[in-house]
Formats: sequence, C-alpha cells, structure tokens
Amino acid sequence: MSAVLLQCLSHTPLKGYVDPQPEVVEEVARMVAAQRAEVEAFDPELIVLFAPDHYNGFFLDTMPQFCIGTAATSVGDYMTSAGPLPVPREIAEACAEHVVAADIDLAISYRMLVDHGFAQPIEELTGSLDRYPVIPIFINSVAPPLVSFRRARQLGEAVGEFIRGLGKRTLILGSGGLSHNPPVPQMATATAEVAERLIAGRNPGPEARDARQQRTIAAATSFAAGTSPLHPLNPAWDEAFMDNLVRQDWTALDAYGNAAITEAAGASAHEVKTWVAANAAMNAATGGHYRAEARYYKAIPEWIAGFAALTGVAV
Ligand SMILES: O=C(O)CCc1cccc(O)c1O
Ligand SMILES: [Fe+2]
Repeated sequence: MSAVLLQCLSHTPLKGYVDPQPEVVEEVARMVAAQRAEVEAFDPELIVLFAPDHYNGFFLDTMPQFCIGTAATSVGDYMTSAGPLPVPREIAEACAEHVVAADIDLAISYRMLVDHGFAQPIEELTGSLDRYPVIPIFINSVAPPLVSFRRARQLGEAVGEFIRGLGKRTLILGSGGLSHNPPVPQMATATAEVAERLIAGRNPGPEARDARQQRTIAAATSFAAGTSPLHPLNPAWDEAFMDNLVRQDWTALDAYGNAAITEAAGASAHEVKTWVAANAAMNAATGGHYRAEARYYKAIPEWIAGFAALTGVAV
C-alpha cells in the first residue's frame, strides 16, 4: 500500500474581491497554511485532484459526467494563474484504463481546460500550479443531468484502487462546495445568447471574461448584504454532510438525492461530489484504514460559500 493523504477544501474565486471581516480571512488563511504545511511535509510524488468546472473548460457541446486529463491547462480566471499543469501522461492513461475497466465510463481529454475549481486548491495547497505532478479529474457539478453521490463514490473507489496499486506517495484532493448558489446560468432558463455561451463559450475574450467575473462579484456583494435572490447557505446541511464523511457512512452518503441537494443547499452544492469521490478514493487507497477530520466550517456569504475543510490520514 502506498502512502496517501486526503485534503478537501472549498474553493471560492471571490477571495480578495469580496471579503468577510479580516478575522475570518485570517482564520481561513491560517487553516489553509496548516493544510499546505501538511502537504509540504507529506511531499507527494503525485496529486490526484477531483474538481468541478464552471463553463470554462467543459460545455454543453459535449458534457461528460467524469473526465480525466492526460494534459491540462488552467484558463487563469479570477486571481488564479493561467498555464499548463504538470500532468504525468502515462500515469493518467493507466488510471483511465483502470477506471474504465471497473465499469465507470470516464471520459479522457488530451487537452483539458480547467478553471479556478482546479487551480485554486493546487495553488493554495502547494504554492504554485506546477509544484507537483497532478492528475486532474473533472466531475460535472453544474449541467443537468447530474450523477448521483453513489456514482461519485464509485468513481472515487475505482481511482483509489488505482492509487493503491500505483505505489506512489499520493495526495488526494477534493475541491468545492459546500452549500452555495453562485450565479451560474442554467440551460433550462437561458436566453438564446446565454445558451450559446453554455454550449460553445470556450476561450472567451478578456472583456467577456471580465464581464462575467464582475457579475459574480456584484452577486456576492448583494448576497453578503442580504439583498440577493440566491439560495441561502445551509450550515446544518453542510455539517451533516461533513459528519457523514467523517463517520465514513457510505450508506447515508449514497442516499442523497440530487433534487434534495439543490433544494436544501443550492444548485452548486453538487460540487461536494468531488469530496465524496476524494473520500471514497482515500477509502479504497487505504483499504478503509483512514481517519477523516472536519477541520473548518463557516458559512461565508461574501464568498458565496459554505466554506469548509476536511483532512484524512491513513491509520
Ligand atoms: O465563476 C463562477 O461561475 C462561479 C464562481 C464561484 C463563486 C462562489 C463559489 C464557487 O464555488 C464558485 O465556483
Ligand atoms: Fe465552484
């Protein structure tokens, strides 16, 4: 069995644009710095990162549920860095082979585009985009039809089995959530112009990207002021979700339904499927011998995020 470490972290591109009180910003920064120090001490030979996308890399011309990158580039939205991720192609190919052989229909991309959902945790937890080799695994969290928690768990297990057999010191990351509802457009309610952007909006010009980011920033400002129609954060739902992960209660996790997730926690709460997959990967990689700890939670409206962190160590 190879050494593994699990770190899950909410992402939010609003950090630095619309911030909560300085004490909260500092508390989160201290917590992230502690996670980063643990990663540094662990010194991973490989990162496997489960993350979502927000119509920056994956579009409705062809939307896979799951996709592994054998090569990937960060678009550099908000304050994240643009540029290539150091993806070990042959290991990613072997991982894809293993997962598909396990009956999970994982798509493969030899030119994956990723956004802040991938870039932010890599940069915050390792210091830069290219510090360690990374295998990016996308989970569709915004475009219906959406996979179930159960399916996200099965994906994670198949990846975890691959990690177990690989024999490399591997850091497993989950990026996203928890309860939140930033203004990501939905095909069902889109105007023709917005629908076109959802179907084929790859590589917008700087002005279009900036306009979009300004809309999110404006939405966060009004959400923090309590004058927004966006779905409220749901700390009780978030705490219960993390508790299920900590207790490794896969039966409870499998029982989550998509409509109930949206209803209770907002449309973007589906991003927590990256945490489900990451924890399931940890479970399979350690043969069930790990301990998970919820180490941070705060509902932070300025960041439109039920903002949380969880760490898992092999035991
Ligand atoms: O740019 C977007 O479309 C959404 C940005 C965004 C905002 C708050 C929390 C998130 O998880 C997130 O991704
Ligand atoms: Fe997100």
